[in-house]
Amino acid sequence: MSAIVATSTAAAPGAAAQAGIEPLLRVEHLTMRFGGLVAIDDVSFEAKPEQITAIIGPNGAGKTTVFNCLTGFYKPTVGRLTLNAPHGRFLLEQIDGFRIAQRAKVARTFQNIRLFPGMSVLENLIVAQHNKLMRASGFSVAALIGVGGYRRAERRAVELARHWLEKVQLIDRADKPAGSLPYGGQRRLEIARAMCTEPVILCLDEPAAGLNAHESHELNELLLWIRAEYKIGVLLIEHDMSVVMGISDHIVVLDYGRKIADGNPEQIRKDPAVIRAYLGEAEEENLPPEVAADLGLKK
Ligand SMILES: Nc1ncnc2c1ncn2[C@@H]1O[C@H](COP(=O)(O)OP(=O)(O)OP(=O)(O)O)[C@@H](O)[C@H]1O
Repeated sequence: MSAIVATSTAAAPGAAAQAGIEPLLRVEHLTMRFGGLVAIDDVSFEAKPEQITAIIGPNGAGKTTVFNCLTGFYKPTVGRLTLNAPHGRFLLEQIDGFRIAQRAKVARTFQNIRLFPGMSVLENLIVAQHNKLMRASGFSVAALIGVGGYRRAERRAVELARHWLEKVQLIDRADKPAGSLPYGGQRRLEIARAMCTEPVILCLDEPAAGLNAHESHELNELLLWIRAEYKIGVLLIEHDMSVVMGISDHIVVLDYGRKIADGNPEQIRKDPAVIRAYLGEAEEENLPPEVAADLGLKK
């Protein structure tokens, strides 16, 4: 990923520059109930454009449920989810779930990798551009007979896919089945697939899960580079504190479905409620060492 390193260090716009800027995403009073279970309880937060906003919290805190509400997998029980995209303002909770990716340009990856394992690496990125290609075909047989507009759209789709395969260092594996990639490669391919939809906000659900330290470092570089180069917002759910503390501009902490803290990494590190949430009733010794170190509890 060394090609990425050279351009990855550009900082996000500073706090002063960001002050007064309309948030890219505004979540207001989000509540999600499953029968008697309140998975998300009146959560509000904002994500600024060109920033990496992490959503962290212990297992079952409600992080993935927030993503599922934002991306249309769940219809929130209560709440307003406003996306102020360059191409318009969208109330996500009012859009049919299956239209959110295309209309509002919200892209996501999944905690459990969801690629098409039997399709080639390149084909996985072409499929991600299906909507664009269908529009170019005029929803007709144009795709079958390969008329001009469709041909051009198809060429552009392949170019974009190859561009992203180079960025995530998978271009040499373009023709191999996606399922044959090592785990880290599949994670990078998922990010490339999301980016092929040209999102305004990229939601990543535990992208570092299962990665070794070197791969996590490369992931950090990739995400910083995406933020700097494409000027999109990134929402990140992650348990790996080296990733969260290393690249986040802003962190929202959930516990039992409620927001317990909201601030920059320095503020979150010192927040007693966050430390308590991770410690629970247990002793400090029970905290995973990397979490303790990042929260400043242990050297
Ligand atoms: N479809 C569903 N039906 C019933 N309960 C659900 C559903 N989805 C999530 N939950 C519950 O909502 C709560 C929050 O789950 P969620 O997956 O959002 O947590 P999380 O913070 O992402 O956890 P983890 O870090 O373990 O992935 C959990 O108690 C979970 O069991």
